[in-house]
Amino acid sequence: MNLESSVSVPSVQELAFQRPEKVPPRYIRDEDGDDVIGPYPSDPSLRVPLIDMAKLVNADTHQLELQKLLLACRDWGVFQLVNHGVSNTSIKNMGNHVRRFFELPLQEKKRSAQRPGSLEGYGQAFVTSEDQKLDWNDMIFLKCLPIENRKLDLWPQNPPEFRDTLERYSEDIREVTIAIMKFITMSLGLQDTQISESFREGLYDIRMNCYPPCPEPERVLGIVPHADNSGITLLLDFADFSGLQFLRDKTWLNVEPIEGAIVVNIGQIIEVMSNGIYKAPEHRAVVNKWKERFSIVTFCYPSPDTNIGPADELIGEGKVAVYKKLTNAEYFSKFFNRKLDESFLDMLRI
Ligand SMILES: O=C(O)CCC(=O)C(=O)O
Ligand SMILES: [Fe+2]
Repeated sequence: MNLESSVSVPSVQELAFQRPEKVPPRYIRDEDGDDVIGPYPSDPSLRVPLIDMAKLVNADTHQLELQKLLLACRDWGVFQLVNHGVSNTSIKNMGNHVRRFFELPLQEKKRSAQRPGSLEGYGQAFVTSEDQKLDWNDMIFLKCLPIENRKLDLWPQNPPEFRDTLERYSEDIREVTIAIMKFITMSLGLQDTQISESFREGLYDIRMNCYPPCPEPERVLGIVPHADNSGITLLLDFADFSGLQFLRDKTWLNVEPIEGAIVVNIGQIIEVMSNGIYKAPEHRAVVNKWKERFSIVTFCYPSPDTNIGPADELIGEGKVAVYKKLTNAEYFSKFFNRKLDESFLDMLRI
């Protein structure tokens, strides 16, 4: 069994409905953790940077904003993007329909349940053994673009508007991704638009997360620390409290949800393509004692005919390649066949 499939696990929402006083042992992670600074430090150097797409586009403000983008990608690997062009309606509709999906009875949600051998559908990702610790999270994961990748039999038909909304949203996200990737590669000094253009025929996989309230929130994790294996990841956060945290200097820092903003983080593919100049940051989700939280996460990948290695302009003339160059197929085969406790990027390092 490799990491493309998951063993089936109980629904956390169902567990939470029973209002237990204690969390079952399979979810408890009482390890000594790293420090947390919370909730939102007043020191701006401890807050995820804000990038304004309108300022990147405007000739008068472009240079300054591009410099901010460079620092955000280099020092944080994550930023909050505003004025990105995805309408408030598209964002609100997604939030409402995802909430309504998770509010359906379990049997109805299970019509979209993951099938053996695939991560797609309703369930949990990356559970490979019966004794593995579990995340305090239910999710539905759907491949949205290109259209041929859709497994419509797993797409919820309830609420009735779910499919149309997801379809439109995935197209909106593709536009933002191409636009922001253009500026990300520009900030690396790349003249070539090959990388950003490769996201036009790219893959867009969407994971919708539900984090139910938890009686012992400090003893569980909503999502265990990880770096994303995407090109970049675009996340919508529908809570009015923090859940998403990024690791900086051994300290977890909260992302403050900003209504309508998109949290953009660098994934491992762009870490490799930028030859390690931009880093795919470690992040995790924590949960709340009283409130549930929803997030919608799009993993954006360059087109499947793109080789994955440092951009040619970033190596040579004294600049040493840090990562190997692999074909797309080799890259993903290595990713899905690795051991879960192995650092994937270490395997790609020269
Ligand atoms: O829901 C969140 O805030 C984090 C989700 C995440 O990191 C992921 O799905 O990869
Ligand atoms: Fe993630």
